[in-house]
Amino acid sequence: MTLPTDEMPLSLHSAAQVRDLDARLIAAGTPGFELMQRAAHAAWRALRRRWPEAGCISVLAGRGNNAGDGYLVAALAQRAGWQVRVFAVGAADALAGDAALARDEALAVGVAVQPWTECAPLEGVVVDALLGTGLSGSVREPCAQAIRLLNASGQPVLAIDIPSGLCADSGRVLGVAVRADLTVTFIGLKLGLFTADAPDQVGELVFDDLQADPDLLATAPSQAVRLALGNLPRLAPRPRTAHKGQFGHLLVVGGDLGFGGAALLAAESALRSGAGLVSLATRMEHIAASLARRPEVMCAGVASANQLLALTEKADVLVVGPGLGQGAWGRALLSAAAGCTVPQVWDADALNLLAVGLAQPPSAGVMTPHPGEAARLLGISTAEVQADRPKAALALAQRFNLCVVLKGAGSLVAAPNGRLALCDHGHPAMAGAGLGDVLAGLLGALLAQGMDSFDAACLAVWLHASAGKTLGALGRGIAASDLIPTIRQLLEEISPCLK
Ligand SMILES: NC(=O)C1=CN([C@@H]2O[C@H](COP(=O)(O)OP(=O)(O)OC[C@H]3O[C@@H](n4cnc5c(N)ncnc54)[C@H](O)[C@@H]3O)[C@@H](O)[C@H]2O)[C@@H](O)CC1
Ligand SMILES: [K+]
Repeated sequence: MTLPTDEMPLSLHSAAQVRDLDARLIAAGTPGFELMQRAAHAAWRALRRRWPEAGCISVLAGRGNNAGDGYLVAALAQRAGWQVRVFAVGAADALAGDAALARDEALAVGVAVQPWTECAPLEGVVVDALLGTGLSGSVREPCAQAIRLLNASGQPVLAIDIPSGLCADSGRVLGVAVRADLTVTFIGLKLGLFTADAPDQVGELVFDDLQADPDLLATAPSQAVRLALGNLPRLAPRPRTAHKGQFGHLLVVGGDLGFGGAALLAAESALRSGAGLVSLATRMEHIAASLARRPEVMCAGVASANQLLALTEKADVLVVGPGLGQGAWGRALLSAAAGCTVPQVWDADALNLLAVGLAQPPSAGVMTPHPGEAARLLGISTAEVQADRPKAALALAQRFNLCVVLKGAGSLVAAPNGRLALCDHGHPAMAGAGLGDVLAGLLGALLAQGMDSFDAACLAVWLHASAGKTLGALGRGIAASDLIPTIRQLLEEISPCLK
């Protein structure tokens, strides 16, 4: 059954887990070649739906079962009267097992199969059947050159199972990868289809379960869960007798000279996401402007750790870091905050100071690094973080014993116990200043209303990304504060204040 995006499974698997699932389906009685035929039918359906008038396909086939799927798509297109050519990349005589059977079927119905050369004419829709979940290491020649020429060709591309060259586990391009317009993926969603480089490679994503036994799919081990309306944590409705003391007192700590807006954005976001009381501990110089913008926020000028500690005594949740800076003022406040036992959200310079050992991590809560901050915290490069985002997020969660939101396309939420969630919403228009401050405030507000760290992080990331997606549709230039009313609206839609 081919499923639309919002009904796709919520489990995300590694390549090894999907291979294991294939093996279990075969062991349960469905021959591998039958699965390959179902995969080809699903790909062919998706191809005709997207390009009904194309009338012509070129298949780039590798040497494994991914190529087998491609040969069977070629056979289906040939039977439908389309113009079809298969280019075999690498030694075609290396095909074995089901893939060789698939090639024989294509030849039997008259498909033209020829060795790939750099002059091979790519016409019509190009079907990428070079590499699937069997990819290991950086793409080697001649596949790499075929991929480069395909990407330069400007032809529409359907990728079978996963764009060739994309790592199914991490979403990283391994040297070079196909940029697909449509990817049809089978049996289990691979985590690597959603994070790191994947959003620029996958195009439209279609899932087909190859008619696998739903119980088998439901019980298959997975790597992570995809956040969607169906599994989002929710806030409970409020009793009609509610009072502000029931929804937490949140204190934002940040806003050094020149960065006052960051802390104010976090405070405003927390206020609009339902925190009972919101306080702001910032530079005295920012108080007048902050009060003018948001009289609902209790603004206090703090000059020392002791002044901050007096405020933290009344707080149920801290949001530490927006605009904090890395100077003496920020360091003093961070050290004071670190010793507080209430749940905390640490962002921005709180994380940079933690990375250089100038603070101890809080005892509970969530940290929200972007890849650069995550790299500093782990003592590795940003490229290494992006090379395996799930691993980096889990490593941070374990090292600091906190929940972690690793930001960037395909944001991940990791818990110290190994739980991992992924948000596949968002929009490139979200790449701008202040959006992280809004996320930190929102997250703090959900903690203040009683959610646990992992649930609050999951819901906050989903709301933030979904609001960004909505506003991004209007174009570039999202101001971070634009996001706040949309987040409020979305939160009400999924967790109404009244029953
Ligand atoms: N029964 C099954 O296992 C099914 C598998 N299916 C398809 O089979 C695919 C997996 O098939 P395979 O496990 O045979 O693997 P693939 O077809 O993904 O790739 C294996 C081939 O790629 C080559 N290769 C590996 N790393 C390379 C690199 N870095 N550079 C260049 N070449 C490289 C290997 O030498 C081998 O020839 C799935 O992605 C899916 O498309 C589907 O047909 C559904 C059923
Ligand atoms: K492929």
